[in-house]
Amino acid sequence: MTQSLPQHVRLVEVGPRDGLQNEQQPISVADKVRLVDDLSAAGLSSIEVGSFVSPKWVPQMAGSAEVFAAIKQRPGVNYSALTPNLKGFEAALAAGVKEVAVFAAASEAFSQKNINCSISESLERFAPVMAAAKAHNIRVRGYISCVLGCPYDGEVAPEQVSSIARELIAMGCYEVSLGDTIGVGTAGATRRLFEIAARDIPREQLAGHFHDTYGQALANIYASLLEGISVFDSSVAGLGGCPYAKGATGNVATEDVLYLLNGLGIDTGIDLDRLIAAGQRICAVLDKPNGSRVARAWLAKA
Ligand SMILES: CC(C)(COP(=O)([O-])OP(=O)([O-])OC[C@H]1O[C@@H](n2cnc3c(N)ncnc32)[C@H](O)[C@@H]1OP(=O)([O-])[O-])[C@@H](O)C(=O)NCCC(=O)NCCSC(=O)C[C@@](C)(O)CC(=O)[O-]
Repeated sequence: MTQSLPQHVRLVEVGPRDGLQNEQQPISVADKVRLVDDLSAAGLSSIEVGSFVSPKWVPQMAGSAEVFAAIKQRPGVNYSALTPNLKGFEAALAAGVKEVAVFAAASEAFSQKNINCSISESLERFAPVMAAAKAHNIRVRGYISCVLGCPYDGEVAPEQVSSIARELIAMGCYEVSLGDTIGVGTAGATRRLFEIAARDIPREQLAGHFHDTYGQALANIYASLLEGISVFDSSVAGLGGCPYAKGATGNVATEDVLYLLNGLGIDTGIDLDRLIAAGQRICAVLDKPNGSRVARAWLAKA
C-alpha cells in the first residue's frame, strides 16, 4: 500500500567512505578532511567518514583515525565509521568515533568476497561489537549488501534480506540500510523488498542505499519513498563503486537525490549550492568528472 510521502528525509552521506574507498590513487588526509568539513557545512547531518578495516583489503581507508582527529565536528552531525569486527571497533573507539556500522551481505558469495566469512559467521563477529558498543554508548547502524541481486549468486530473495535485517535489529542496530550494491534493482523490486521488510521491521528503522550502475537509483528512491522509507545513503558527485562488484558505479549522487527531494517539497536541511561546490572540489582533487547530473547541469547554467 502506498504510504504518504515523508515531510523530512535524512540523507546519509557516504562519499568520504563508500566513495573514496575505491580510488586507487593516494588521497591525502587533508583532502579527506576538507571533503567531510565541506559536507557538514552544506548541511549534511550524517556523514560516514571512513572505515576501520584491514588496510590489506581496503588500503584507501588506512588513514581513517587521522581523518577523525582532524575534522571540525559540528554539533548535531553524526560522524560514523564502518567496523567489521571487534578489532575495527576498538580502533574506532580509540579514534573517538561515536557511531559505527557493521556490514553483512544478503548473499553467501558476496559475504565471502567482502569480509571473508559466511553470513552467519559475520553475524557472530558482530555480537562482540554490539556488546562493546552498548557498553560505550555507541550507536550501531547495520548494512546489508546485495539486497536486489548479487554479482556472484544472482537473484536474492527479499525474505532472506528481511531475515538478516531482523537479526541486525534484534542485535541492537538502530537502523538497517539495504544496499543495492550493483545497482540492478528496479522500482518494482525495490517496493516489494521494502514492503516485505516492513512487515517485521518498523519503516523508521529501514534505509535505502542505491548504486546507480543501471541508472535506476532515483527511481528506486522514489519507489522507497512510496513505501514510507525516509533515510537514504548517497555520495557527493556520485563517487564510488565497489571493489568486490565488477562494473558497479558509485552511489547515487547526493546532489541528484537532493534535487528530487526539493522538487517533492521534502525537507533535508541541505544547501544544494554548497553541496555542488563540495562535489566539484573533490572531483578536482581526484581529477575526474563530476558524476552528478544535477551538478553538471547547474554548473553549465552558471
Ligand atoms: C573483515 C576482514 C578484516 C576479515 O579479513 P580476514 O583476513 O579474514 O581477517 P583476519 O582476522 O584473519 O585478519 C587478517 C589480518 O587483518 C587484520 N585485521 C583484521 N581486522 C582488522 C581491522 N578491523 N582493522 C585493521 N586490521 C584488521 C589482522 O590483524 C590480520 O593482520 P595480519 O596479522 O595479517 O597483519 C577483512 O575482510 C576486511 O577488512 N574487509 C573489509 C571489506 C570492506 O571494507 N569492504 C568495503 C566496505 S562494505 C561496502 O562497501 C558495502 C556497503 C556497506 O557500502 C553497502 C553496499 O553498497 O552494499
